[in-house]
Amino acid sequence: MERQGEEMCFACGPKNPIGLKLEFELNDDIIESKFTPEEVHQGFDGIMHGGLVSTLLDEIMANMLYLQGVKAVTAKMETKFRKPVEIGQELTITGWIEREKKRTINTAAKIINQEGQKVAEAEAVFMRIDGK
Ligand SMILES: CCCCCCCCCC(=O)SCCNC(=O)CCNC(=O)[C@H](O)C(C)(C)COP(=O)(O)OP(=O)(O)OC[C@H]1O[C@@H](n2cnc3c(N)ncnc32)[C@H](O)[C@@H]1OP(=O)(O)O
Repeated sequence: MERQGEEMCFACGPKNPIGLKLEFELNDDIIESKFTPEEVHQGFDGIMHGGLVSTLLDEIMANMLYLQGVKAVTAKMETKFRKPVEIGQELTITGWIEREKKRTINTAAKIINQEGQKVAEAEAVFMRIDGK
């Protein structure tokens, strides 16, 4: 099978037919994306699946580093699910860097719903895989 690399990323790949197709806006050190969950993204009726909520948070932090040319993978991540994420409501996902060490980068992210409520947040440790 022909490999299509980044274009097949489940969260951001434009060619992944079942992907979330996220797009990003990076301004200085803050990254933002918008996503509206549909019925296919639900777990309990009318509520977005928590694993996919975590995916949004993981991806925003990963892409913030990727778009700045940092090669790193998620090594550890903690998600707090603050409120049920309703299907059909546009979400604003934001990510930023908390601190950096030689090998690790601590990041954070949050998701705000249409009513301005924080529905989920995460903290993560990314580890550089570029040998720096
Ligand atoms: C288009 C593309 C756009 C971007 C797409 C992004 C996709 C979304 C982002 C992801 O989800 S990435 C996929 C999920 N993550 C992974 O698959 C990572 C899997 N894990 C690894 O590859 C390795 O475990 C890792 C590179 C993280 C570390 O392996 P190493 O062999 O370099 O670590 P090593 O065992 O030598 O440990 C070095 C230090 O790091 C620490 N460490 C290792 N793994 C850790 C871990 N997981 N969490 C915290 N600390 C960790 C370890 O304790 C040790 O600390 P000390 O030096 O103090 O002893």
